[in-house]
Amino acid sequence: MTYRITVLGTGYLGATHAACMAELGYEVLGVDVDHAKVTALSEGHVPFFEPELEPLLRKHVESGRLRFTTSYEEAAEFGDVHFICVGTPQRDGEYAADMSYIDATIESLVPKLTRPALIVGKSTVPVGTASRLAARIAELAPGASIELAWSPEFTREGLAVEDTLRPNRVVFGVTSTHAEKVLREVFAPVIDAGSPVVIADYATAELVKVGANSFLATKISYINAMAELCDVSGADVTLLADALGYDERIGRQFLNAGLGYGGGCLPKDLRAFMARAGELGAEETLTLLREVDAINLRRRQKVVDVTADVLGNQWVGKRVAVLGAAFKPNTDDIRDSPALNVAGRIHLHGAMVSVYDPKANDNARRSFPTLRYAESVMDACRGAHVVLHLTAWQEFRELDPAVLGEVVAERNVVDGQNCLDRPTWRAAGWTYRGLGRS
Ligand SMILES: NC(=O)C1=CN([C@@H]2O[C@H](COP(=O)(O)OP(=O)(O)OC[C@H]3O[C@@H](n4cnc5c(N)ncnc54)[C@H](O)[C@@H]3O)[C@@H](O)[C@H]2O)C=CC1
Ligand SMILES: O=C(O)[C@H]1O[C@H](OP(=O)(O)OP(=O)(O)OC[C@H]2O[C@@H](n3ccc(=O)[nH]c3=O)[C@H](O)[C@@H]2O)[C@H](O)[C@@H](O)[C@@H]1O
Repeated sequence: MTYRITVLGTGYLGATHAACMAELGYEVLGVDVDHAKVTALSEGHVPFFEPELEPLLRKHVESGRLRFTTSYEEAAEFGDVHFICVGTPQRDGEYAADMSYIDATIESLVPKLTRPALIVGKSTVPVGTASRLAARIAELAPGASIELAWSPEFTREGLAVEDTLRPNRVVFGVTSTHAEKVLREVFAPVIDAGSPVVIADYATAELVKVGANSFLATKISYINAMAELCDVSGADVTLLADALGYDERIGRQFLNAGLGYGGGCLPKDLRAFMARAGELGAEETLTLLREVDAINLRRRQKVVDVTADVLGNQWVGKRVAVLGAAFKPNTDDIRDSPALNVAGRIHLHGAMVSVYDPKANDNARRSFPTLRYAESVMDACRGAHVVLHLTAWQEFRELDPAVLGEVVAERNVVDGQNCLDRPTWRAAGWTYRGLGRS
């Protein structure tokens, strides 16, 4: 059977999911409440930077297989399978996730459905959400053939198309064999290509997602705690991570020490998990995650402290070049960006901060308008007393320190990502400071 698919919420996750579902051969309708986003997507334009997404989107928009709308009536009429991809951000002033967008999708869609449907949650949610929504669906449409499943998403920004088309696993949280059958059919192309399938209850499916992100965050905070020890003992955290990573039980990925993690997911998912663990009385979970978060946040101050040390604790009159604004390379996403957080703190100390990012300058300017934004690395570094390398873009890794040395006031570099070639920079006369590898 071929299904018609809607994707509710077309941000980073939903726009990618919609284009990839079209690539798998389905007719897809993307739905968003943001008119400007719907207009841009309908014209084949992705309103954010994600490698490989725009050509894929344009191809399917032009063929007519992929359309976008703001109308839930149209979505209800069109779809057999409805994917929920709206945001679940941290609530203002709290750790818990804001579930209002998720709730709104159910309230908008379900009363308008006139034929059987499977609603599939993909957004990241606190454990217990799916059973709560299933009960709400039964209230809104008693007796109707409307089912709910939860299938969390594990894509990484910057690699989202590849991750969606070739996921390392698919997880289906279901309460019926019918829902499992539909999902197996919808995802048949990826399952047939070798992605393992995990069939689970709602709660387990929800926990796989937050469990995965919390584990990744824990791994990063672990190596950052080791970086602190390396600083005081003279060891090198990069070498340590390489050696640890050869043990397959540990693995080298997510053992890069530095500025700590950021982004629209790891930080807020960890905090939402903490909030939920607290509500459910899971003290051990809460204790562990609280430390992971605290270690992570201290990394930002650590970069500020190292910079202060390099500048002889003099901020006023000093120029600081910040290379990077996105929370990681290959995206223009600045949500909870460690780089911008550090730039903001240094600006508040009174130094003159000049930020450059290959893709995220515009987003950064909108959120941090008081910082100065440069058009190039050279522009950012001109006259700088210290250069901070805070987002590991390839462009920054390939910089020639001898050339850059010609424009700065002083040859000081703080490598917040621990990935510049230290010997090359030192050979070019720079004072190099890493984090956990001084
Ligand atoms: N960004 C990513 O790579 C990944 C995100 N996730 C999860 O996916 C969810 C979405 O994240 P992002 O795409 O990053 O957020 P986002 O903020 O980029 O996109 C959310 C979209 O939902 C729209 N929206 C809000 N209310 C709506 C409604 N009632 N109906 C239709 N659309 C509505 C917004 O206008 C926005 O376009 C979150 O739960 C996140 O944790 C999971 C895996 C990867
Ligand atoms: O739930 C989500 O939205 C997604 O969150 C993360 O993906 P993403 O936020 O795109 O970014 P990551 O590649 O995980 O990086 C997160 C942060 O950790 C930092 N990081 C990563 C690896 C490392 O070794 N050290 C480190 O500090 C990165 O610089 C970045 O700030 C997960 O990796 C995805 O599996 C998940 O689907």
